[in-house]
Amino acid sequence: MQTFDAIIIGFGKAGKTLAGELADKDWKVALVEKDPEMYGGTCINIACIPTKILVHDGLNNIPYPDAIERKNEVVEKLRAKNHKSLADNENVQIFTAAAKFLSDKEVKVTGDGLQEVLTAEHIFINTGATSNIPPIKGVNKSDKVYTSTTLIELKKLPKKLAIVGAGYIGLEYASMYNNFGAEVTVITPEDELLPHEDREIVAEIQKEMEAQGVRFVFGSHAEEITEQNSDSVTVTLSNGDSLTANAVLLATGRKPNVEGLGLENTAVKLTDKGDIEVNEHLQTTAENIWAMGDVKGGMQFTYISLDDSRIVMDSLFSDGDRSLDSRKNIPYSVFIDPPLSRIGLTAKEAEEQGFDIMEGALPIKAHPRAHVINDLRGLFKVVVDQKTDRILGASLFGPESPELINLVKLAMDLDAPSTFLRDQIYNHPVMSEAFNALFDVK
Ligand SMILES: Cc1cc2nc3c(=O)[nH]c(=O)nc-3n(C[C@H](O)[C@H](O)[C@H](O)COP(=O)(O)OP(=O)(O)OC[C@H]3O[C@@H](n4cnc5c(N)ncnc54)[C@H](O)[C@@H]3O)c2cc1C
Ligand SMILES: NC(=O)c1ccc[n+]([C@@H]2O[C@H](COP(=O)([O-])OP(=O)(O)OC[C@H]3O[C@@H](n4cnc5c(N)ncnc54)[C@H](O)[C@@H]3O)[C@@H](O)[C@H]2O)c1
Repeated sequence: MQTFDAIIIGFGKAGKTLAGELADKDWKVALVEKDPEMYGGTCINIACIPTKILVHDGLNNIPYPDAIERKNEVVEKLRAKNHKSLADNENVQIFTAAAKFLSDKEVKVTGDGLQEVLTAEHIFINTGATSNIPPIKGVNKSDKVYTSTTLIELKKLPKKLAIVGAGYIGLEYASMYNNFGAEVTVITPEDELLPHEDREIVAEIQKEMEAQGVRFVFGSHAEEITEQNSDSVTVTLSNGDSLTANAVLLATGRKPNVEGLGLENTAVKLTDKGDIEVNEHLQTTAENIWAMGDVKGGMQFTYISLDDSRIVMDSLFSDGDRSLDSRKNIPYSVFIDPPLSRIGLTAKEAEEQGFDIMEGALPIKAHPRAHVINDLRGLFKVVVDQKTDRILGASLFGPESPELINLVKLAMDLDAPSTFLRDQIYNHPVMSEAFNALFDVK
């Protein structure tokens, strides 16, 4: 049995960051990753980075096979760089092996010819999440059914793509494959897109995606997938219709990676949803075990996982002021074309919470920068508290919004009045100067 100061299970954003930081404090760290193709975690290997490369290349008219090749090259480079940065650290030992708890302080690691028990006073779970496969008849019988991970391994563009689910992954992949020239149909059980977003913004998104050729089937489940021939499948829908496609993408949410982790041998409990239960400092129900990133539920973003590692560092080495309770104003972007970026409350949510609100709205075509970049699509909206003039939220559907939203976050974190962004001197002609007009709220 090998003894470490810390065992980290999973080479994700939080795990690798924490490994480096604990090593800097002279802790002896074991970092356990079950898949050598996953050094660096989900984001760089199969999620954020590869998908955003494909979004970028699709928008720049790069043929699909070339974009896939470039994506593979970048991913391999990043994976090797991530591995090297910790493998070269004398305080970190990487185990390429699956981890399974034997008790609160013992973890068995099993890999290529390796079987060993490790022990540590501190153990951190960062095992991420994996695609949820809904119980659609025939789903496991066809090799033309893909997840977000396996679809982007395809070297040839599927001519017709059916996507089940219209969440983040459904919409981003619809936009991305449509840009490469695939005929895309999105099937969703809901009656409308993005039910939690501002309705006017969603209407713009739907109008724009449909104008680009994406087809939506609302209020319907995929009930059965049947192989037609070596190249196509039929998807039978609950509304009685059916459609044929060369590939089906399941974009129906992600579930925490806890299977086979041996949590039954520990005091770690799961929530009703199956996530690892944590307190505001990310400590599980076992005193010496923490959970970080997607596996603990809540918002699933790389920057949340990174911030989880900060919370853990703060609770181990500082006053523990940084916690889930102190985390606020989390922005997010959906990388459709143009992108949607969001923070805080929509007008409806603000009113439901009892705020008297003022709103600002700016169609992108009213803004000089839009004419410079020859992209007039989109709508920006903001919500402000009438009583305090504080910014309650922003929905920015338009070019460059993933950068702009962080400016709004900064103002919200500083508790600045909306006039701060309205009356700011911005350079010209750039997208952020849209805030001069957008924050002229009524
Ligand atoms: C298609 C897609 C696109 C996305 N795009 C974005 C985006 O643009 N921006 C954004 O912020 N977020 C995005 N996300 C979300 C983001 O990728 C995740 O929130 C983030 O990667 C989660 O990281 P993590 O730290 O939880 O762990 P992960 O990076 O998931 O790492 C977990 C690691 O643990 C390993 N592991 C699992 N079980 C074991 C075990 N028993 N033993 C050893 N190792 C194990 C896994 O192999 C994996 O490498 C996207 C997600 C998907 C699926
Ligand atoms: N830009 C980004 O930051 C980004 C991009 C992609 C993914 N992600 C992360 O990955 C997570 C997972 O994304 P996702 O899109 O899979 O999940 P999601 O929860 O966003 O959406 C899942 C969708 O699938 C639908 N659905 C569920 N079961 C279904 C079924 N049986 N048939 C048809 N539809 C069904 C749901 O109604 C929902 O609309 C997101 O929560 C997000 O945090 C982030």
